[in-house]
Amino acid sequence: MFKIPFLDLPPLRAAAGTVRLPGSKSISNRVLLLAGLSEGQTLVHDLLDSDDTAVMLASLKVLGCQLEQVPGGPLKVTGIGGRLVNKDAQLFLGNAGTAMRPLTAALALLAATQGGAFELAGVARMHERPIGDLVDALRELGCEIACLGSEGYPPLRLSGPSRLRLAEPVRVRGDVSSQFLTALLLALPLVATQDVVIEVVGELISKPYVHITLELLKRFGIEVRADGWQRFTIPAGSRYRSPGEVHVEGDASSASYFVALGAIAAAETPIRIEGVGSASLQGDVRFVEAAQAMGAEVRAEANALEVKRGAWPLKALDLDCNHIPDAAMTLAVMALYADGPSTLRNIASWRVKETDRIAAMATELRKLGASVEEGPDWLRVHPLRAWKPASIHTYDDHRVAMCFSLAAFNGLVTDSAVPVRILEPHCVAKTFPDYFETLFEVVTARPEDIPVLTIDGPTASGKGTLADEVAHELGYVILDSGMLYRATGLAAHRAGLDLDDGAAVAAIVPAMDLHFRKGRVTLGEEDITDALRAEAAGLMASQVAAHPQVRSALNQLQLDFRRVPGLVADGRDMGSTVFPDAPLKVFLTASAATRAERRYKQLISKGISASMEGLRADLEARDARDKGRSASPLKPAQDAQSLDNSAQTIEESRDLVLAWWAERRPF
Ligand SMILES: O=C(O)C1=C[C@@H](OP(=O)(O)O)[C@@H](O)[C@H](O)C1
Ligand SMILES: C=C(OP(=O)(O)O)C(=O)O
Repeated sequence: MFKIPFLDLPPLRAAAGTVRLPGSKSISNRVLLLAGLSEGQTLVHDLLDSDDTAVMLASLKVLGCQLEQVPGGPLKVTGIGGRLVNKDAQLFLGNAGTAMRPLTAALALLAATQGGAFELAGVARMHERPIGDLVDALRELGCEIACLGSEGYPPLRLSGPSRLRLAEPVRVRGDVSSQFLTALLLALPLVATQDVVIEVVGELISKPYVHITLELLKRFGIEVRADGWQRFTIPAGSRYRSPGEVHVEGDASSASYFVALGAIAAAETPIRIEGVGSASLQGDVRFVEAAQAMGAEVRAEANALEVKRGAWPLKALDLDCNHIPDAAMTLAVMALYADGPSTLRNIASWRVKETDRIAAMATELRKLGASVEEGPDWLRVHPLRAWKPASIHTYDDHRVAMCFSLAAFNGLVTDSAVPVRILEPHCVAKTFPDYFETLFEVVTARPEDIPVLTIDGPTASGKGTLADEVAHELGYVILDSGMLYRATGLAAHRAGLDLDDGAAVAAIVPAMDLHFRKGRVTLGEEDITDALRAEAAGLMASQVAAHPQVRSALNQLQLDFRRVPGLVADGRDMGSTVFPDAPLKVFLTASAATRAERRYKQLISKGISASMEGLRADLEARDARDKGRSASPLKPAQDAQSLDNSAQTIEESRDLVLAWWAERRPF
């Protein structure tokens, strides 16, 4: 996950490859609750691991369920069998509607029948999301519920015992959120000593989510009798019976971003999306039909989708989106690439979700330059051809962050492509923590569009640490070119080569099986990270780096690090030779005395004895060799910014470099 203040997406041009979707949020949280209320054990496979499921899991634990993660396998949930173990609890439910609403119903009914007191709270926005219709229905049933803030909104206090009135049908409004009906359907089997009837008041929205609820109840042994979408009967004697094992499908709403990606950018080979397909339980797979109407070519398998661009530009759309409320946000960004205005209708519920999504989409689309009209329950988006670089505010709404990533393909409809900045990208943690990493696996950009920031400087100037810090803040890829030279020196040494024989050393570069992963370097099967850090490897690096043949052999390898979303490259000639077009080149120095002291402390802390004078003499000798070599001598690029960090903390240097970087960005 990118836990950073903003993530800049360079102009993207194409997409191809395969993505595996995370588990469905709606299925995960329903299955967890049903397993938690059942007797005995349920093995849950492919559960979503995200903020929304984390709050459900934490609640179940507090309520006495046993949870055991089989390493690399399913989660074992041992339910409470409908008997309260802990009758007094405070639960924090973040911004998860699928936790807040069903847990409210379940705990209100359990408190009524078994006694207890529960407080349910969430993040500030959760306290603005309505729950009054569900509270009203539960009160009508006889539950005791207090709204601790504003009436009709969380936080709530549920208490009991109290006498339930199950003989009369319970009425619930269905036109603000289908989750109120879902909550009652999931929880009422707890108290179904007689037939319990639910009547829906008003037109039920988001119906396919109620379908998911009914299907999962069936798998847990509850056969609800449905009379259209108006009346539901939970038969007397209903009891949750765990099916033993449940497999969670991939998330169909999360699939929408990749379906859209295929429609926009998979011009050659399709994007393959694994985890949902024609056999899905989730209504949001019908997003595919909307994408097809806009021109996408889709091939559906039972559990996978392959999507390619068909019509281009996309075809404008006018659609009632009530059946796909979450995925429909993706259509609003696709509409920018269409051949006319697109209208999304019947989406009033957008206003009471993670944020007011109609207002948010209109505001952010306009920042890109789009012309947008909005009404109480509709949104019209006009195609955009003159794009502006924009900082997209995400309102702590995962879907705003995810769907606006698709705006980075603007270069496919304009000659003046612009980057897109996504603020607070970590909000995707609600349902898809690795969204951006997954996206970056399947998209490509032109190398010249991918920003590079170079940090060159002499040995022990702290460029590696600074580069790490800056790359981390920007979410960029890192190239530690010194490590490439060290690895080459080490590989050549191990192959028994004479390190002064440039041609021989250069010849092994193409076959070097070198990999950089999560801060570790492997050569073939061996992890050589620690060996590379040793002084000996540094000396070998300096020796092989003096050969022009070796430098040019490593050149392509270094250029290959220029990957989405951007690169921070540190070394000695990153700005001057390898990435001459980098918009920011830093030349980092520190006095020889400072550098010798840093190196000394580093070695001593590792228990390696060293002499300060000796280190300083080595550093000066190495500087002289690096400056004096004929191939790419160590010198600042002409347009480099010099930074002497002798008297600076690492944070000070980092912030200064980030400030220089900010000056060069168009946002
Ligand atoms: O029941 C569910 O799992 C959901 C129902 C929908 O909410 P509404 O019924 O409020 O539209 C949907 O937007 C939400 O993300 C998940
Ligand atoms: C509306 C959403 O979430 P919630 O389950 O919190 O309602 C959503 O995921 O788009």
